[in-house]
This record gives sequence, C-alpha cells and structure tokens, in this order.
Amino acid sequence: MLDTPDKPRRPLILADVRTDSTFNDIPVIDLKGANSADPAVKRDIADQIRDASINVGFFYFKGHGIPESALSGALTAAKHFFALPEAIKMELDIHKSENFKGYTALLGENTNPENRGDLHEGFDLGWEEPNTGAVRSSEEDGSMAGENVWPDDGLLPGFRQAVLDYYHAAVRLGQYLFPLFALALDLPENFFADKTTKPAAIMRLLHYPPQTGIVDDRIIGIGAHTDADGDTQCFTILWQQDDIEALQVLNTAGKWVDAVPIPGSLVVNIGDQFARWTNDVFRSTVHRAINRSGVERYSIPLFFGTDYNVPLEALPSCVVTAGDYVKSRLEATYF
Ligand SMILES: O=C(O)CCC(=O)C(=O)O
Ligand SMILES: [Fe+2]
Repeated sequence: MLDTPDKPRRPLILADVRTDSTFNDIPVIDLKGANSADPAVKRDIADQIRDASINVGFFYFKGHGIPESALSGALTAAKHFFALPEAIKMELDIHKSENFKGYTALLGENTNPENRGDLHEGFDLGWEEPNTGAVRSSEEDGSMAGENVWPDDGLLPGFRQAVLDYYHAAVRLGQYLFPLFALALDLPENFFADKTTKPAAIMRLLHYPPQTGIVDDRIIGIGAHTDADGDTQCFTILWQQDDIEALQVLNTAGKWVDAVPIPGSLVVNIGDQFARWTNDVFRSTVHRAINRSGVERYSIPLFFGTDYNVPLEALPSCVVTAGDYVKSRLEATYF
C-alpha cells in the first residue's frame, strides 16, 4: 500500500502497530527488488521490515548481494586467526587499545552481568579506508576513533584484506538498508542520508568453542543481551555459519526461539538506538548464543549506527501527543 501525502498514517504508537500474539518464527525477507523502479515493490519490502522490526526485532535477509567469496574469505580468515597461539593473539589484547580494537580472550567478556563470562573469543575492528587504511578523526568517530590493530601480515598473509573486504561489503549493505528502514518508519526515504555519512560500524569476528554435556547457564557462548554498546546501535548485520545452530531469540512469552541458520541469508536485528529513537516502536530483542553443536562455531556481527554526533530525539513519525497516547491506551483497553 502506498502512502499519499493527503492521507498520512497515524503516528506509529506502539499500541496501534504491535500485534497481540508473540512470535515463534523469525521472518525471512527477500531484498531482491529493493532497487526496483516500481515504488510498490519497495514499499512491500519496507512493510515487511516494519512488521518484523516492530513485532520480532529480528529477521533474515535473502538476496542481500554480498558475494559468497567475501563471506568465505572472512570465515577462513577468522579460522586462521583464532587458531594462532594464545600468546600471539594476546599481543593484540583489546585492553591495550584505547578504542576497543583487537583481541578478546575466552571468558574475557561478560555480556550478561548475571553470568560468569562468555565462552567466545573475539576480534574487533572499526572503519578504515579500503586501500589506504586511513582512519577517521576524533570529530568523526568520537571516542571510538583510532587505528585498528592487525596481526603481522607475515604471520597471516591476506587476513587484513579478507576481513576488510567483507567489512566494506557489509557496511555498504548497512547503508543500503537505511532508506528501507526510513520507509518502514513512514519517513522520507532519504531521512537517514545526512545522519549516516560516517556511520558507526564496529565488526567482530567471533569464535565459539563447542559446549558439550551439561551446560551451566551462567557460562554460555554469549549471555542474554540486547545490542547496545553505548546506544549507538541501530541494527546488527550478523553472518552465522551454516549448519550450526547456536543463536536464540527471546520471544515475548519468555521462550527462546532458535535462529536456525538459513544458507545464503544474513540475520539482522534491531539494536537499542533504534528502539530508543522510535520510542520503542522498533523492538531491540534479547538474544544469546550457545554452541552445543560439538564443533567450532564462527560468526561475524557488524553493529551499525549513525554518525556519532547525531542527536537522539524521537523520530518524527514516532512522536505522539499526550492525547494520542492516552487514546491509544484506551483503545488497547476497550478492544
Ligand atoms: O554469534 C551470534 O550468533 C550472536 C552474536 C551477538 O549477539 C553479538 O555479538 O552481539
Ligand atoms: Fe548481540
């Protein structure tokens, strides 16, 4: 359905737009056609994104356009990196970096404060120019500005290139998604354009050793969390390995729903910045990962935000008057 200027939608008040029932599946959205000259095709994809962002907070994207070679290159790079001796990885210890780049050891993080540590290792990087390796200034990247850290090229030839090839492909996808999110929020398609010229884009290579036998819920691959990182997360683009189930998403009934890998797809989830920006119309959903597969698992999340200096006022389509709010609550009560 296309919006016409003389027939605006009502503000996206939560009670109006959220479905009553919880979710048991994570929707699959095909991005093919998002470039279509036919606005109805684009609108249809934006409507699917809107529905999934409001009711689930997670979805799969098919037809995302990132070449298989970029994905397999990054996976191979991750496998080689994490197979290095611990002492060499610790030379890149994230604690040595002022802007949180580099290596995190097993149990080096605790995503859920109620837990005892995450059973994964990580390697974090941020923006650098594709060919020159130039990084952004502190005006552009705030306190996250600074160099990435890399293992010696002699040690892992091609690692940096392979990781950056995927990184830049995923950043391009992220930038491509913002107009669709804008349409999903009933905003002009270019609403985010001037807010995402130097988007925050932190990527992590993650390695989860298998956990067999009885799993202590307080030490799992990654503890229950929403994607927050200082509220700079609009959405996360997550590549997860085919055939290895680990990621789980908490539905509103309190049940963990498996985000089973779908070959050829990427998982996208809404982060805290989008939830906050939309007055909680978009849902930043709790998730966790436990690798019970018996084999090593690798995943690559890329956390996508706006430029660091964007003020987080509620988005125009999500601003409501007190009267609208009261009316929507009453409508929800007197169904
Ligand atoms: O590895 C995964 O599947 C999930 C990772 C994740 O949720 C995160 O890094 O925030
Ligand atoms: Fe996450």
